[in-house]
Amino acid sequence: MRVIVIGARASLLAQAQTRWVMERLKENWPETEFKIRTVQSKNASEGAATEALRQALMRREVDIAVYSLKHLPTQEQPGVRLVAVPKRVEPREALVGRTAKRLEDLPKGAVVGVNSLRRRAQLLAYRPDLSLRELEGDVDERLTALGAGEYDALIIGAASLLRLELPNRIDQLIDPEVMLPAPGQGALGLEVRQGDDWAEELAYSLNHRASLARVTAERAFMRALGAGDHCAAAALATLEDDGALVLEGVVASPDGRELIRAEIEGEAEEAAELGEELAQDLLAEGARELLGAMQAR
Ligand SMILES: NCc1[nH]cc(CCC(=O)O)c1CC(=O)O
Repeated sequence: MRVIVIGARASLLAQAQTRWVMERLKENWPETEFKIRTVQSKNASEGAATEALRQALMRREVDIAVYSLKHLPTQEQPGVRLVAVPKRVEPREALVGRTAKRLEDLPKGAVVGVNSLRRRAQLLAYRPDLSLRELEGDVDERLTALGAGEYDALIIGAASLLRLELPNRIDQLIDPEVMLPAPGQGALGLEVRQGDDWAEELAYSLNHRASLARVTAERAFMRALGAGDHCAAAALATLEDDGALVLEGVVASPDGRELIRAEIEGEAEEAAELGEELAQDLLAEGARELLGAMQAR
C-alpha cells in the first residue's frame, strides 16, 4: 500500500506544524500509513525554504507539503494545488517582553526586535519613539537573543509560540487595530501535486471552510495589491456570527509615517472578490505610491 510522505521544512516550528498535521491525518485515515520527510534548503530564508519544499513535492519526494500559509506566494504554481487550509489558530501578533510586558508600557527608546517590514512600519506608526532592530533566525533563536538581553521585546506571530507549546511566552496579543498580521498568519496550507487525487482527498479532509474563507480574502487582497512578503501590507479577515466576512487591510510606508487602512464587509462566499475590492480601494487612496516607493528601494 502506498505510504503518504508529508513534507516539512527543517525549523522546529515547521516540525511541530507537520506533526500536528500527521496526527490529524492519522485520525481521519487510520488505514493509511504516513511518514514525515524533512526538506532542507541551502539558503535559510523563508522564501527559499518554501520553494525547496515545493520542488520536493514536484519531484515526488513528498506527497503533501505543509507550509505556514503566510510564507506561501499568492501566485498559483503550475503542477501543484493548495487543497486544504486546516483550522487556523491565533492570527494576531504577540509581544514577548523581557521587562515590560505590554507595548504601551515599553519605555521610550526600548529596543524591539522585528523581522519584517510589515511589523516595522505598523509598529513605528504606533510608537515612533521605539528603536527597532532587525531580528534574525527561527523563533527559538529569537527567544534566545531576547534572553541574552539583545532586545527589550520581540514581536512574533502568536501562532508560532502556541505551536511550539510556549503559550506562556505570549505577554500580550497585539490589538489588530494597532498591528494587522501577515495574510494567512496562524494558518497552514497543504499542497499536493496536480492529479494526485488520493493525496488530495487525504489532505482535503483537514480543510476548515471558515479558515479557508478568511485566508482567501487576505491572500486575494495581497495578490491584487501586487504586494509580496517584503511589503508593508497586512490584512486580517474575521467571520461574524451571522456569517459575514470582515476584511481589514493596511499598506504603510516603511517608516510608518504614512499608513492607509480600510475595511470591507460582505459574504464569506465572495472572499476573493472582497479582497480584490479592498485592494482596489487602497490603491486608489494612495497605496500604489507607497508600494511603488518600496519596490524602488
Ligand atoms: N518565520 C517563521 C514563522 N512562520 C510562521 C510564523 C507565525 C505563525 C504562523 O503563521 O503559523 C512564524 C513566526 C513569526 O513570523 O514570527
